[in-house]
Order: sequence, then C-alpha cells, then structure tokens
Amino acid sequence: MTESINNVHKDLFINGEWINTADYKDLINPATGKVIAKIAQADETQVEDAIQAAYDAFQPWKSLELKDRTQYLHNIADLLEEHADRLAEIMTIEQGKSIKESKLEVIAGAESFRWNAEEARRLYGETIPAPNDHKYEIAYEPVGVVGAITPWNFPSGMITRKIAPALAAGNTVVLKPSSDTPLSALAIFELFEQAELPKGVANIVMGSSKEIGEAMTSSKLVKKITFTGSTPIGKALYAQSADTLKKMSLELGGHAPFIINADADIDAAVEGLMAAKFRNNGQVCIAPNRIFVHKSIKDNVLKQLTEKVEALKVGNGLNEDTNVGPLIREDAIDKIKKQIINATDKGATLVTGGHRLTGDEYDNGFFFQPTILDNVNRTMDIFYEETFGPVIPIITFDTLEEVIEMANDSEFGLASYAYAKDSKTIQTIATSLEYGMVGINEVAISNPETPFGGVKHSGFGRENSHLGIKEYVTAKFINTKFL
Ligand SMILES: NC(=O)C1=CN([C@@H]2O[C@H](COP(=O)(O)OP(=O)(O)OC[C@H]3O[C@@H](n4cnc5c(N)ncnc54)[C@H](OP(=O)(O)O)[C@@H]3O)[C@@H](O)[C@H]2O)C=CC1
Ligand SMILES: O=C(O)CCCC(=O)O
Repeated sequence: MTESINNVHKDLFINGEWINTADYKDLINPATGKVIAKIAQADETQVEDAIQAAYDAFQPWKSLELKDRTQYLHNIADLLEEHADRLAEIMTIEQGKSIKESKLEVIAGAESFRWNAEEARRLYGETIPAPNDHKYEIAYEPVGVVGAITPWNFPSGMITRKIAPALAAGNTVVLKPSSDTPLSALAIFELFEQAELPKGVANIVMGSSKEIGEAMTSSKLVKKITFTGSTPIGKALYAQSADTLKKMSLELGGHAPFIINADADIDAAVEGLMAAKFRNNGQVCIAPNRIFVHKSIKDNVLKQLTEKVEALKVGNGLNEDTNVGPLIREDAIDKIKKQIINATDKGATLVTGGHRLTGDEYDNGFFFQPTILDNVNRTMDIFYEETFGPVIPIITFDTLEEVIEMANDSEFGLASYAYAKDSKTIQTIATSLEYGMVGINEVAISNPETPFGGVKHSGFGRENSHLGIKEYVTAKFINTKFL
C-alpha cells in the first residue's frame, strides 16, 4: 500500500471533527483486486448529526460577507492545485483511471472552486417594472442544507462541481461519496479542514447508501438533493423526495450517439471518438456509445479506428504509459461481456477485443480489451443499454433523417456528438438531437463555464456555468409598497 493511501483519513467528517465508527468496510483497488483500506460506515445517528451540523452552520455561513465566503473557495482551489499529485495518486489507486486523467480532474476541480467563487459575486437580483409607489425585486437566496450523492467514475470532479457552487451560493453540505471511491472525497475534506472552512459547512458520511439516501430525502432540514449516478437510483431518490418536496438536480445515465456524416473530416472524427470513448475507459456518462457512420466512409473509419484501438496500452493507471486502466468492479466486466455476447449472437461482428485481460501483467484487476463491434443494429441490447466500458459499436446509416431518428431512439438524452462540414447539415443535426448537450466537430463539452446536464431519463438540472450555481438558490420576490 502506498503512503498516500495510508495517510488519508478513513473516518467521517462531521462538524469539523473526524469521527470514527463501529463498522469499517474494505475498499478494493480495481487494478489489483486487493483491499487497500478500511472505510468508516456511519450509523443512523451519525448521519443525523451530519445533517444537523450542516443545518446549524447554514445561517452563519450564509451571512458571511461575500468576499470572506468566496475567499475560502479560492483558498481551497489553491490547496487542490498544491496537492494535485497526491490527490491524483489516491484517485488512480482507488478508481483505476490513468494518473494523467486523475491529475487533470483534480485541476479541473480547483478551476470549479475558482469559477464558482467568482460567479457567486455575480448572483445579481433583478428589478421588475412596477407602479410608482411599489418596488418589485427578485433576490437570489441559498436553499439551505444540500445533500450530495456522488458516483465513482469521477471521484473528485463530481464532488467539486457540486460542493463549489453550493458553498459559493451560501449553502452548507452533507456529502455521501460512492463506496467504491471514498478516499478521493476524504482527501478533499482534509483540504477543507486545512482551509479552516467553518465547522459544519461541509460534512462527509460513508455507509449504507440506501440508509443515507433515505435519511437525506426524508429530512426536513435538507432542502436540496444533488445526485449523479444511475437512472434507477436517481428515480428512487426523486420519488423518496416527494414527501418533503425537495429541490433536486439529477445527472443520470447517458447513451451518447456519435454521428460521422459522409462529409466529415474523418481524421478529426476518429481522434475525437478515441478521446471521448476511452476517457476513463468508457466509464463516463457522456461517452459516445452508439457510433453512427455513413455507409460511404465506413471502411475508412473502421480501418483508422481499429489501428488506434489496437495501439491502446491497457494497464495499471499508475504506470505513465497506460492509456486505459481497469474497470471499476467485477460486475462491470460481466455487464460488458453480456452486451458483447448478445450483439454477436444477433449478427454483430467482433472487429477487435472482446475479452477480459488476465495473467501476471494484469494482477487480478478488472481489465478488459478495448473493443470494436461492427454491424450493430436495434435488435441488440447495446443499442439501448448504457455501456460504461471500452466498447465501440458501429451502426451504418444512409440518410440524415434516418440517423437523426436512430440517434434519438433512446430513453437517455445527455450528450450527443456529430462530425460534419456542411452548415445546413450541422444546423439540422444540432437542432434535431434530443439531448442536453451537442458537440459538433468537438468532444470537449464539459467546462466550468458551460452548462452540463440532460433531458429525458438522463435527468434534469444543470451543473457548471451560470445556470449551475442557480440550482443552489431560490428566487425570492419582494414587493415593497412605499407608504
Ligand atoms: N451518470 C453517471 O455519471 C453515472 C452512471 N452510472 C451508471 O450506473 C451503473 C451502475 O453504477 P453504480 O455505481 O451502481 O451507480 P449508482 O447509481 O448505484 O451509484 C451512484 C451513487 O449513488 C449511491 N446509491 C446507490 N444506491 C443508492 C440508494 N438506494 N440511495 C441513495 N444513494 C444510492 C451510490 O452509493 P454506493 O456506492 O455506496 O452504493 C453512489 O454514491 C453504471 O454501470 C452506469 O451505467 C454510474 C455512475 C455514474
Ligand atoms: O460521467 C459523468 O458522470 C460526468 C462526466 C464529467 C465530465 O465530463 O466532466
């Protein structure tokens, strides 16, 4: 075990104190299958304590002068950058992604703290035309205690993009990180402590996700739930929150179409596809999952793609030359194998990959070959089910109408991508795709400045951007009559 893992706290952080628990749960390194730490599991009272601490901290935090509140966020950003190497190593060991990607994620988190600190100073209210003896105003106010539940695929990024706008807008937070990747979250909380964030402003609890989710959704003190994860759990949390009528943001599953039109710049399209598909080994909600290629260019695209996919180096993310790390768990391998078998049974062609990687080099980790499937169609599960792994399914098309109809044939509506040159074609694609985000000749669609989120069963609410911080405030109308 490395020093970075040994040294990070494994306990709950409630009201500014590290709190131990009666129960500790094993944490596995997906690159080796070995236990790397034992993580505290909160009991019911401890979860209630965390909510109460956030509630008690809310009024003082909200009332801080803005420049003082946002200074904490700037200080946290500085600390994230200063400790980026350590945080990246922790992330790679518990999650598996390459160390380069981990470092970029930590740096992006620092950027998120900075951007939201700045944006909080621009949460301007509004004045509405009113009769002479009245003033109509809108004031944006923080919602209160925020319950945040985050996934394992971006163990740091999903936390920073929720906590930064929540705190910037004057809210306090209780975080429940994924039980697969709590150490990255705990390492961030150590930096909160180092930044002397006032007690109770940010609290973290690990433990039974069902129990913590129920405690958060049923609590009268928690005013908002922000969740990133699978669609079924997002729906369950939505239903559970009905009784207390919480404000919610749900960033759920995706099944992004990636259209390569006949007039596309093929080199750029293949490069974009490789970057977006193999980021975090395909375990990304905005990963391209259905690749629609015009039949006139299919052979050319497939040739270039196969060469690049076969050149990917799969291995432990800590090795500098690794492009693709392990999958998160054994069941992730099972899900991908099932999709591949279902597709090939129904006529898809396995172009490359398709198997688990085993042997000494792979050290009992959850490694899988980068895979291309050709001749995929709508009879196959992979056409409709989120993949979350390194599989590229190729579907050919003939006309623009046909590909738009197929691309929209999904319950999901998060990210979509298209490569084309003709401006009318681009306009038609951009306006017809039923997705929250459309990348045209570009796959970088996630920035602090731009809105991130979906439609349909991919959820609602936006993260990042001026819209993201608005998810953490309520609009209060003030009608003043001058007597
Ligand atoms: N949109 C996205 O970015 C993501 C999509 N997914 C999709 O979901 C699939 C399954 O991944 P998985 O990790 O199981 O995703 P989950 O939705 O199960 O987990 C996401 C978060 O929700 C928590 N959670 C799980 N069950 C509950 C519950 N009943 N109440 C409250 N919180 C809960 C998890 O906690 P704990 O880990 O402790 O169980 C974790 O913190 C993936 O294969 C992928 O298709 C997954 C992750 C992210
Ligand atoms: O997979 C997700 O849950 C979010 C993707 C994050 C990003 O692209 O910034």
